[in-house]
Amino acid sequence: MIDPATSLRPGLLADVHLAGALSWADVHVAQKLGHLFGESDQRVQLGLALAVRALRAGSTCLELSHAHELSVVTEDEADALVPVELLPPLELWRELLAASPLVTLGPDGLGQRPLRLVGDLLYLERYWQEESVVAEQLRTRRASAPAPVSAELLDAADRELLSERVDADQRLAALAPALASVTVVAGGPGTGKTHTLARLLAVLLRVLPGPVSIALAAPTGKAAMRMQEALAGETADLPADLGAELGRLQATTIHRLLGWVPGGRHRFAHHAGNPLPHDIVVIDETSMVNVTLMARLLEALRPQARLVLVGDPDQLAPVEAGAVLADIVAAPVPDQGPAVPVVRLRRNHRSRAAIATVAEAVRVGDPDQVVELIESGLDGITLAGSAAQTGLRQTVTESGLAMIDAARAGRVADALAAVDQHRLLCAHRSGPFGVALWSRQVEDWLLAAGAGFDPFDTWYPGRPVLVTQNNPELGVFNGDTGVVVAADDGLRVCFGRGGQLHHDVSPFLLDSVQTIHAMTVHKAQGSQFEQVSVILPTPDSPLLTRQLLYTAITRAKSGVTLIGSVESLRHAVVNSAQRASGLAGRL
Ligand SMILES: Nc1ncnc2c1ncn2[C@@H]1O[C@H](COP(=O)(O)OP(=O)(O)OP(=O)(O)O)[C@@H](O)[C@H]1O
Repeated sequence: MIDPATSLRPGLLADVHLAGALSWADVHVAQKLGHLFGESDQRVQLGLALAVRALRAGSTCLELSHAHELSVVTEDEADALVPVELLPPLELWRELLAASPLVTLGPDGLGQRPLRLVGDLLYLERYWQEESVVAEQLRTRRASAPAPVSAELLDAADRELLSERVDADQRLAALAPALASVTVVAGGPGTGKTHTLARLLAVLLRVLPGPVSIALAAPTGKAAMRMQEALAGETADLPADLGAELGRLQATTIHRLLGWVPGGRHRFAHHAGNPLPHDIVVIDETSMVNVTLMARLLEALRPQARLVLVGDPDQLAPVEAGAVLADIVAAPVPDQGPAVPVVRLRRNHRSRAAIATVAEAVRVGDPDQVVELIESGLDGITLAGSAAQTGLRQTVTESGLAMIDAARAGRVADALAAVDQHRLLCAHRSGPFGVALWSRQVEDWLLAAGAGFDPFDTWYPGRPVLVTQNNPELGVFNGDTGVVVAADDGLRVCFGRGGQLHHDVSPFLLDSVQTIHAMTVHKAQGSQFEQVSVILPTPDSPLLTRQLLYTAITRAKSGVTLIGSVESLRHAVVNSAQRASGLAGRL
């Protein structure tokens, strides 16, 4: 017998599935829940299927009026858009959804149904609840000022700690958390977020009655490790007592901070009933935190705790649903009460000025300015129609050969320096603009230049690798890059920090690695290189977005070569990756 809940019956869902815009799993969930809740109208089931699909696109809800624009873009490819002619007329669709037993209508009440319709936004109930927690927590926290601090102490800390090597935005950011329960410090790479964080914490240590307990956390193990090291590196010009205290802090993942409990009623040991003990909680790389994890974090803070969210809202958003940091930054000023203080650090203290200027024009979405700046012949950033018109072959051959020579001779520091000298970045993994093809191309160029390695040999000196899985016991994390180097006792994979060897591992213990003659922009997020070359796909690629271009350009310290057409460049600047969420409007 055919199960009516799970077979793909002819009709609207089947048509949208066949158009390539719904996966079988989306359809299956919609049919199954439709059956359970007594909703047989496929137009309503389509809303449910598209809300499930929206989650995969990183949106916490489906915007009904934009349903035809919703595309699921992964690191690799994008699936088809819903053909407009298959969507029900908007007003009718809303009416059908509002009257459906699958749907709770409006923002109030505890939903017992799988969907909730609030204005134009259709949520899966669970994500409505998560977003509600985040919105309520942030509203409550921003309205409740923390215990007052002494104005004299704050003034003294300002003079002692913020009078040198601190720009005006950084000073504002460093003082804000003394007066607010939640503060956002937003800025692109090199704008001094960590530099400011060290001073911000130093100010708090001076003005709060001690002892003060501080938690540092980040969404991934790699980001936590970076945060701890970068913060320790920023303490040198602080007074010795503060430098020592900050240097002792350990960063951890948000999951570990909250105390992951497999299978328990609460997924985490810390929650509203058993809050975190800390006075100050700092989250780095907040742009990578999804709405569910943010909800758990906010619930687990003591009411008196100060929360500092640090990150770059313009980078690529988390893989899972929600772009909480971008939503907080985009939130309108509330009618009543204070807003969450958002301090944006604008001056890039690390990259060459030209790169920082173009990145800023990309960030604000001005294609004319981006093209004009690049065509004016700025030092450090160029656009070329094809790889042949650039020095790409020469650059990758020179840096690849330098890396192989150093690796064969066991010169670890030189090999590590060569790894971070230049990186070829692609939007796609496969296809003509993808990592697979370009990585092969680089290997061919290296072999033609006499590099003399066997491309079928997995481990050879000078092979640059990317770790794709966390392995804390070995001290390696998803996203770490290293290079294979010949040592007295065989090959070692060496990982550096700041150009120095940090640790090395036997290649035979690492089973999840990729060769990175080329890598995706997604994977490069969080890393910086001296020079980058970026393969821009054609304008019809859904991966070509402002966030991707911004992330790619800001990986470079001293040189960026964009390879693609002016049309691709313009398209990227204009095409902002939108995620549907009601959070900004609810803050
Ligand atoms: N006001 C300043 N004066 C002088 N140097 C500064 C200033 N602000 C930051 N720097 C330096 O600029 C560099 C980049 O700063 P920092 O690492 O804090 O940036 P970031 O925003 O955390 O970067 P990323 O996001 O890439 O980690 C550091 O070497 C830092 O010491």
